[in-house]
Amino acid sequence: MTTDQVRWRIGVGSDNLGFALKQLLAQRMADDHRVVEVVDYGVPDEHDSTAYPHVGLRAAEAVARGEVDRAVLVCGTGIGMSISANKVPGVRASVAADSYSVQRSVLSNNCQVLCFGARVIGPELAATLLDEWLGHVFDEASPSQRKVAVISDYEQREQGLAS
Ligand SMILES: O=C[C@H](O)[C@H](O)COP(=O)(O)O
Repeated sequence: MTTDQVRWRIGVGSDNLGFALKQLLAQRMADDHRVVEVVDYGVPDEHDSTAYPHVGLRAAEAVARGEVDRAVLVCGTGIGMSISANKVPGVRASVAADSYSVQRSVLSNNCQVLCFGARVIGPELAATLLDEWLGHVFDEASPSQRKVAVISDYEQREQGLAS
């Protein structure tokens, strides 16, 4: 399957600071033929004070369970969402504000979660980076796979699933 043929199920989530950007990005994906489903993990409005870890963990768990393929998470800086999502075993999240980092988060690190800082990045740059991100697919046969596997193996050991 080429990257043109991939059809994504994407989770979105934010805290109150990231709400407006989350809504914009969700709308852009709803209009994107590469995205078959957008699942919103909150917050439902800009006045909802749910703290970012609750949303980030909920969305990352959905990725880990395979309910969605990837997730886009937004808070003030993207940092808190990234930290939270990375706590979920099997999930790799990155915060990014440039094209190269977005590309490498997938091609080097096989990240399934992209985080944006609504107080860091402009909405149209975030939308452009999102568009690029949807076109990147990790190559399981690439030399990067064995590096990512070190992280996965560590997680498995920590969970007592491997020796
Ligand atoms: O990483 C955290 C986010 O930027 C969040 O939106 C704001 O968190 P704070 O209220 O603790 O600064």
